[in-house]
Amino acid sequence: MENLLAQTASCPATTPSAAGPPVIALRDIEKVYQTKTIETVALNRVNLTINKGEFVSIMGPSGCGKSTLLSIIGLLDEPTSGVLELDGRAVQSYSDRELAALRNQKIGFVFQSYHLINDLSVLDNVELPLLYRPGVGGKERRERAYAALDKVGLSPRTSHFPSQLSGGQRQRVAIARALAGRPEIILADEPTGNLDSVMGEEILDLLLHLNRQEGTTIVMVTHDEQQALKTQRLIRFFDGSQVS
Ligand SMILES: Nc1ncnc2c1ncn2[C@@H]1O[C@H](COP(=O)(O)OP(=O)(O)OP(=O)(O)O)[C@@H](O)[C@H]1O
Repeated sequence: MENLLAQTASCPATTPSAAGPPVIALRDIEKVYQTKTIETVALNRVNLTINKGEFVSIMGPSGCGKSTLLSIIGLLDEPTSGVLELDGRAVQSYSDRELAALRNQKIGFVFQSYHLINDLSVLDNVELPLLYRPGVGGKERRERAYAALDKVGLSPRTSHFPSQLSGGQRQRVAIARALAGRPEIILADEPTGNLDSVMGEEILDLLLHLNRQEGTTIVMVTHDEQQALKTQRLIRFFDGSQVS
């Protein structure tokens, strides 16, 4: 298994064109949160298509709907109206069982605060989501976890606990956890937000390699314009709408 980090120096400066078919399409997506006192339009008729193999950044001020967008694409939340299509098929037409499979198998999440379990070793953290994957036995689970940790350069640290790792290493564990599921799409919500600039660069390089070498489609929310400019497409949001 290739270590993606080890290849940083030979990484081409340009990204290939994203010629793949649409893998994510939002059509007139609206999300309204209603509480007792206030109605918030978090997403206001968003239309957006992301092709297979693209690396897209989402930027915009706090509260403009970025995390809501990722939650809807990742099937963690439902839009109030509009249609989300994955692989050209409206998710409303999937059965609950199919949706659960999509959520578990097609999509990997990476969060700003890593979401690791402190009482579990690095290896066990990476294996954990595979426990719920039908057809993946203990041996395959372990092999996939080792392979994913190797990819992110953490093979020597499989028996460490999260508290024994730096922030950048913790985020690499979180990325390995997503990779072990072999997702076609990675949704990353400010993956470098808790990291200093050096570690942030390292994590972005890892995601760039993953996109270029394995063709993983990546949607990344970020507040860092320099990082966003290194991805293939930068989409800006303001007040629940796409502005560019
Ligand atoms: N569960 C909820 N209930 C009510 N309002 C919500 C809920 N989740 C989000 N909102 C509101 O929806 C809007 C969009 O929130 P969202 O978290 O998507 O923004 P964001 O762009 O990701 O912000 P940030 O950059 O600060 O993380 C905000 O006004 C927020 O207060």
